[in-house]
Amino acid sequence: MLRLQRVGRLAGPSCPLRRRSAAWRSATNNASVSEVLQREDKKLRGVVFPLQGLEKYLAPDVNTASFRTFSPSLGDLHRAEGFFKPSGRHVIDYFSSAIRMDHAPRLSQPEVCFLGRSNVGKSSLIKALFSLAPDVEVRVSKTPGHTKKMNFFKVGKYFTVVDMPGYGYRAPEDFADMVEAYLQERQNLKRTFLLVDSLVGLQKADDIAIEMLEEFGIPYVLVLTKIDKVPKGLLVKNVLEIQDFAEKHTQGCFPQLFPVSSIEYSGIHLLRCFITHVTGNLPLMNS
Ligand SMILES: Nc1nc2c(ncn2[C@@H]2O[C@H](COP(=O)(O)OP(=O)(O)OP(=O)(O)O)[C@@H](O)[C@H]2O)c(=O)[nH]1
Ligand SMILES: [Mg+2]
Repeated sequence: MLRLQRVGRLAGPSCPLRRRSAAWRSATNNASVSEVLQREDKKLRGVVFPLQGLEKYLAPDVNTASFRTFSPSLGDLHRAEGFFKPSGRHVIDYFSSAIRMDHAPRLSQPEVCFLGRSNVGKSSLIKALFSLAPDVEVRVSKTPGHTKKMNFFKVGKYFTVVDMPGYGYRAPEDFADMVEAYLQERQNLKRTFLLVDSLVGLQKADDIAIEMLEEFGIPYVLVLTKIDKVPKGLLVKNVLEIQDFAEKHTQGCFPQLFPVSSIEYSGIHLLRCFITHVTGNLPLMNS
């Protein structure tokens, strides 16, 4: 009965899938975390904790409590890094691709996926996360709509990372069927990372993605990409606007934003730690 209801809902002209489907189409380099933090330079600390690095640009009355919702210790960051370094039997590698949910590999380990507009920097971010495993091939392109399939990468026996095709400009025809089915049905999906370009902030297509994640009750995290390209004043403005939106209009969104640069590696160490934590592999220590 439930299945029939769902089929009916998906097939009807006013079903959310159809409506959305139309809208979808329309200096630090790769240093280890301790190397970065050992340097007392505040700018370098901002590379590991980019959100905290923005605090000095804010008026004193701005509440920055949510900037530290996830605030791991140096030891936590260190331990997380170990999961992203191949060693002995710990292999990090591309596993398989799928253009339909029923082609997705059956994997029981926890999974995280990266979603966002085409060209927002999903594949680049995964490549940066895997920079300690340079043999892993993650394809990046200047041309929007490059990633056409869901690409699964296994991080040993610990978790899987999924690179999704982008929505919006040059999205694959079957984007909605592929990705919405994945989000609804994937049992081992622990967290969805929704990437937003930090230069332009939330766009209409992102609102649709957020609406969908909220409707499906999927826990997600907003990641602001390409922060190396954005003047600090504009970045602060966009961070505060998006944070305000998330606080007032969302239920399933993690309260802290994750600004990143896949070129300068800002925010990458923190994101590795967050992924390791939300996949149940890293209980946090207090010091
Ligand atoms: N300056 C800068 N450029 C970036 C960053 N991340 C990605 N880019 C560039 O943005 C372009 C798109 O990057 P991709 O990682 O392929 O984007 P994508 O979201 O995977 O795109 P699709 O697969 O087409 O959906 C490439 O030219 C990247 O070099 C970043 O942090 N900083
Ligand atoms: Mg891509």
